[in-house]
Amino acid sequence: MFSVDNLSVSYLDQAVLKNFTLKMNQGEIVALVGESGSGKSTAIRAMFSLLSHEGRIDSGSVCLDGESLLDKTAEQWRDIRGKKIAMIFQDSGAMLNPIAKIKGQFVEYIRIHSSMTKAEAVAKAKEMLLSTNLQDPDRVMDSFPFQLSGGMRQRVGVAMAMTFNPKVLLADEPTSALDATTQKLIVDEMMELRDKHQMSIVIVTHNLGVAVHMADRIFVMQNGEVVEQGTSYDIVHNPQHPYTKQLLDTVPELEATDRWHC
Ligand SMILES: Nc1ncnc2c1ncn2[C@@H]1O[C@H](COP(=O)(O)OP(=O)(O)OP(=O)(O)O)[C@@H](O)[C@H]1O
Repeated sequence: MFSVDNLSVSYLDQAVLKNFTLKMNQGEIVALVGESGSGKSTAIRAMFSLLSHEGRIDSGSVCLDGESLLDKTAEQWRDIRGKKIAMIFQDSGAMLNPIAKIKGQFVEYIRIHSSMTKAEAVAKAKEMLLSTNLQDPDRVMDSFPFQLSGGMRQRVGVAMAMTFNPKVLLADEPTSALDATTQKLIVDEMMELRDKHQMSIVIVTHNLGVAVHMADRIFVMQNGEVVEQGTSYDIVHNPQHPYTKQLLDTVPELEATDRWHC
């Protein structure tokens, strides 16, 4: 269904992503881990056609259900984003308009992407906020972003991204700005949503514990290349590449390995 084939990207003629290939199954979670600057964000931004203007795709393809995405126009992408592929950023708060209440922003987002009436869009927004365990959706809707905690803003970002039940969710360090408890809540919510809707998720994370806990497969990246990939179990228990071993050494107690305990 979702596949990336030999994708190469450069910024200002410097190659930063080399022959990135990923074939996702429906309902699968893949985590991209690796050192800072290894090309993780570049990979998912290229999948979402959201590279900065210095960035250029040199070769490769990105396909969803057999349809090539790289040759879509900006207008065609407006139909694809949110509906077929959605993205969650490190700080969803930064993506929100600071001087508009959540209600206005969420309703506008829904109406741009659908033919819902205003009342239907308000109901949908509330339903989505509730689905990310935001207990008091009316209060959230009536708040400006700065009146919400970082975790609440991130949930608003997750709720918006999930509104149209996209087939693919791209998440760029969605929990790294959050405290450990809120990180866990967001991770659990993403996994719940995956279970409920069978969406495929590509998550970029610095946190190997989060990757192991969430992902079916882990891709380890270094210098723009995938140096190792495998099931989370194999990456933890049978790492092959020296860099993977080095990464694992930095996390001596991978608490998430209890995933395999009975
Ligand atoms: N807009 C840009 N212009 C020029 N170079 C860029 C730009 N964005 C990223 N790069 C470079 O591309 C390389 C890959 O960056 P990228 O953000 O994809 O790495 P990353 O693995 O996500 O890093 P991090 O974990 O720190 O977020 C880096 O060398 C970075 O400096």
